[in-house]
Amino acid sequence: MALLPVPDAKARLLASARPVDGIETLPLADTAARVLAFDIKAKLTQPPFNSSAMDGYALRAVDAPQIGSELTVIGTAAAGRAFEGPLGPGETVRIFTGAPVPEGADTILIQEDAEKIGDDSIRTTFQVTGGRHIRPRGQDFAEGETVLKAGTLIDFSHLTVAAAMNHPTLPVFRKPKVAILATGDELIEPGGNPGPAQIIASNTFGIAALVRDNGGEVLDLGIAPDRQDAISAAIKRARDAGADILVTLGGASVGDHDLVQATLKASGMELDFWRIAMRPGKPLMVGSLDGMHVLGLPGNPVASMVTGMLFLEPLLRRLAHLPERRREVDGITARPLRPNDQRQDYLRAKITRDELGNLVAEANPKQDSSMMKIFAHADGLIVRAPHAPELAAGEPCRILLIRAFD
Ligand SMILES: Nc1nc2c(c(=O)[nH]1)N[C@H]1C(S)=C(S)[C@@H](COP(=O)(O)OP(=O)(O)OC[C@H]3O[C@@H](n4cnc5c(N)ncnc54)[C@H](O)[C@@H]3O)O[C@H]1N2
Ligand code: MOO
Repeated sequence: MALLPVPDAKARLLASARPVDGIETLPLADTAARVLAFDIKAKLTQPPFNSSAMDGYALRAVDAPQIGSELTVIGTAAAGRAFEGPLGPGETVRIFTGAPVPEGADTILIQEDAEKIGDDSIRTTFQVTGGRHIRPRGQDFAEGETVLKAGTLIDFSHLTVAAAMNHPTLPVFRKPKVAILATGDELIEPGGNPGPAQIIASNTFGIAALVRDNGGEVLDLGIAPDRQDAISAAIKRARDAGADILVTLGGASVGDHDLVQATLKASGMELDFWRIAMRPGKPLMVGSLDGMHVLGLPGNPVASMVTGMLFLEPLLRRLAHLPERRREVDGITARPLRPNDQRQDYLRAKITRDELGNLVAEANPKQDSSMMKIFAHADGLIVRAPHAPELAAGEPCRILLIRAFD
């Protein structure tokens, strides 16, 4: 079977991806980083009254036609405590920021521009103009106005306005559920004592973090040994739990112990494609099982993480109603690079910024897909297209960022 080019594989994967339609109503404080399911209208008007934007004096502009006008202070208005009653000619009310502007007043004189004369009078020391420092009722939003649109990825700014609109809860799309199954007789959980031929199952942790970072909920199915009955029991658990995506780790290649694909097929999976023209990540497998997406990621940890970024992330984001994350940027290579073969290559690289602002990527000389330390120390991956020609140091290249770089 010919290896599928990366863009074709991604297009096929996303063609079958439908955003989830389940909705849950959550307390406002729990909705950060969730996607709003409906338009949200204001339940009240803000501000609910004409309010003062400054500490000072509320008055009628006609009563202070020039600097030196004198007014009688007849009361106080503070935030949460209105002044009851109208303001008559020659009168003023001591007012504080956020307080309702008393009836009859049409401007605020800030206290720095007023001089106290006696206990209950002031003199203006600045020219008063009408309408100053008054926030009109409804200037922010009006009752019934749609302020937040369905599909908004809720952040701190949306939470603030939603609270101000008097919404104690918000309707959000449910998180897609991603079941993760590690496979392999050699694997044990971190914290255990590995036997002579054993290693720690590390991939689940990186993939689970990637899932959570992209709006998904994790169902950790643990480790299944290389036995069909154990793998099929785990597949059943994923289906029973209503997983939207099943991610298997390892056992994706062609060895005698690579049972994952055969077991999935025996459980009813329809294989969409298998084996991609990429390095690392060649054995990636994609299928579906009763509407559950199945992604078989290769066992080598770096291959797992790279295919996770390239395939699991966009699939999950599509299901979660999130926009695709753009990880690719332009940069230049710090080292000369060999001509490439038919597999799109993703070279682990350290990134720096040169004095012109270019991102400079220095590929690690070691690119073995089992080397987690090098991946963890890398900032990005230099993307080498199939059959890309040799590149000299300083020439442009594409970089896939592992994390935000500034
Ligand atoms: N004859 C061939 N052999 C291999 C091919 C091939 O095309 N022909 N492909 C190679 C490539 S490329 C990769 S990548 C690996 C991946 O194969 P599998 O997905 O079947 O992975 P395993 O054999 O199960 O494991 C590979 C490696 O990774 C370790 N591993 C597995 N799971 C985990 C985990 N959860 N956490 C940490 N490490 C894990 C495992 O112990 C192996 O060392 O196949 C090549 N072979
Ligand atoms: O995916 Mo394998 O890691 O290409 O070496």
